[in-house]
This record gives sequence, C-alpha cells and structure tokens, in this order.
Amino acid sequence: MADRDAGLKGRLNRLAGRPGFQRLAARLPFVRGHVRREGEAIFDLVAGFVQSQALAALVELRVLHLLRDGAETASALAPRLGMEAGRAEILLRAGVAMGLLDLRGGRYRTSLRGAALIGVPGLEAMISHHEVLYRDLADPVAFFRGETKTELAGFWPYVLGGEGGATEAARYSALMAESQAMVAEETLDAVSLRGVGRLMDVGGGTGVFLEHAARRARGMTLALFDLPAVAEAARVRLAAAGLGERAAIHPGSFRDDPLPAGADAISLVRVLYDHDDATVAALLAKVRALLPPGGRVIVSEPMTGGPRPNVSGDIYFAIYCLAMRTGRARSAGEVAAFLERAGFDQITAHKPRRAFVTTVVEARVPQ
Ligand SMILES: C[S@@+](CC[C@H](N)C(=O)[O-])C[C@H]1O[C@@H](n2cnc3c(N)ncnc32)[C@H](O)[C@@H]1O
Repeated sequence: MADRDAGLKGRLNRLAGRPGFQRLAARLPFVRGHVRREGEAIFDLVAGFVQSQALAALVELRVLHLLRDGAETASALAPRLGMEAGRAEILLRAGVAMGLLDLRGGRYRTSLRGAALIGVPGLEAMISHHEVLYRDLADPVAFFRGETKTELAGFWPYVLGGEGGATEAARYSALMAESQAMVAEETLDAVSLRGVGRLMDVGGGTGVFLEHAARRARGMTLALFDLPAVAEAARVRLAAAGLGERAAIHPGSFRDDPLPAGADAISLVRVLYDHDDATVAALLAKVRALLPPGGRVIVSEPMTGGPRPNVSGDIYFAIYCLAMRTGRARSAGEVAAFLERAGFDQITAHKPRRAFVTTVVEARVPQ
C-alpha cells in the first residue's frame, strides 16, 4: 500500500513539474485556486531573503516610527532616509506589500501590522541582529556542510560557559530580556503554579520570567541561577522591581556547580536549545535529583514541529541554533524523551498557542 502511494505521489510530482500541466491546471475551475496559491507560496520562498532585507532597511531607518503618527509622501520622507525620492518610493512600496505600511493618495502611513511590529518588545532589535545570521548564511551550502566559521557563535559568548564579560552580558540582556516578557506570559498561561512553594529559574537571565511568575503566585518564593555576570544583572533588576527580598540570586554554572536546593519547581526557559544533548541530559539529571517527589520541571522554548516541521521551529530556530553551533532546536517529543530518561513522569507537552514564541513541556518527579 505504502509502495502504491509512493508510486502515485511520484507520478503526480512528475506531472506537476511539467510546465504544460501547470498552464492547464491554472485554467481548470476546481484546481486553479489551489494552483494560484501554490504559485504564490513558491514565489514567497523565492523572494524571502529580499523581503527580509527590505524589512531590515525599514527597521534600521525607523520608517515605521516616522510614519506612525502621520502620513507622508515618498519625496517628503526621502531626505530623512538619506536617499533620493525614487529609491524611497521603492522601499516604501515594499513596506506596503509586506502589510507594514498603508498607501493612500500617494502618502504612506504605518499600518496596524506595522504598529504591532514596533510594539513588540525586542522585535526590532532581533530583526537588526539578523545581519549576523545572514552573513553566516551567505554561502548556504557551506553553512549546511558545517564549513562556515559562524559569527553568530561569537555573538552569544555566554552560552559557551560564561567567558563573556559585562559587555556581552549587557548585550545579551538587552536582546533576551525584551522578548522574555512575551515568552514568560505564554509559559505562565500554559502551566499552573498552584501549590508551588519555591520556583527556581535556571538560566533565568535577568529575572523577567520570575517577575511575571511572582505576580501570578503571590505566596511563592523565588530563586534564580545563572552565570555570574548575568546573575548580577538579575540581582539589580529584581531589586528594582521590588523583589529583592523574595528572590535569592545564585551565580554559577550548571555545568560545573551544584544547583541550590529548596525549590519544588524548576523552570528552564530558552535554556536547553542552547546546549548539546550531553549537557541537556546532565542538566536534567541534576534538576531531577534536586526536586522532591511531586516536584515539577517546566521547559519552555521554541521547538521544532517534530513529525510536522513548521516555519518557526524547523526553519528559523533550527537554523539559528545551527549557526550558534552549541545546541539545537528540539521537538516537544524529543524534550519529553529527555525528561523521561532523566526519571520524570506525568510529562505533558502543552499545545503551543504561538509556537513562534514558545512551546511548553512540563513533568513531575514520581511520588
Ligand atoms: C537564551 S538565554 C535565556 C534567558 C532567559 N531564561 C530568557 O528566556 O530570556 C540562556 C540563559 O542561560 C544562561 N546560561 C548559559 N549557560 C549557563 C550555565 N552553564 N550555567 C548557568 N546559566 C547558563 C545564560 O547566561 C542565559 O541567561
């Protein structure tokens, strides 16, 4: 049966590949809508990089900010963009095609989508730092063969064991902390903290997740474990947020140091995908050994689609992790398997609401 299906699919693929067939199908009443959508989808793939670079230019030139409160013609805006009117027109029209600008009567204005984009904390910084990733991808075949010495690997030196100093920590903080609020809310919507006495966030960054968790479970105490330079930034931030008393800060490396005891729930938010399988297995074993019976672990990070690859997980995050060269994006099923091998049970992979933000898998220590 499988062979017959494969044979049929093969024949259909050969048919679909014939130019004459495409022209014919585009005229047939029941299939022409499908053919047009497929054509558009193929063209989106072809144009992807051009679109991303036009987006980067719009962000770098702050066009969505400039046009948020009032409409302008291309020639009025051009001097502020440092380009001649004709070129500005092309950039602005690209923005309209992306749905980020509206065009009416020859004047451009930021659209609702454009306003939403600049309203997402950290998103513009993320778009800007893609220049590093795109340089790494300049020779895509060499990249996939592992022949490229990627720049992105140096962009996040903290991942390699904390040799990054204060500058790297600050750079990390700006980019990570801004997006962490969204990841925190998404995570906390998926899990319940009922019954948790002490939550420890391992690799907790500057403490944004703990701050959000603290608001949802008022009686819960907090602990954050991270590399020294980052932990110091967390101490300052959490004190400023009025959580200095409630949150214990533990500097250290989960590779080399013991994790502090006392938590009955441990969260790992955007931590595992930075690390190879051996480090992940060792970290989860540490977490498991530390938690009491019934204690829970919460893993939250962007994941691949497993048997159903998707754009955010299997294109963006998987390739980003490949460029970082330290870890890999995993599916919820793979994370669950790591948790099972570490000795957890009641493993639940929550259906992601926005997989491009995060996916959450939680598990318990057997009673
Ligand atoms: C991608 S960031 C995520 C931070 C935060 N959880 C978030 O979602 O914004 C990974 C975090 O793991 C920390 N980290 C990396 N290696 C570590 C190690 N060996 N021990 C402790 N923390 C580590 C980094 O310093 C960083 O704060």
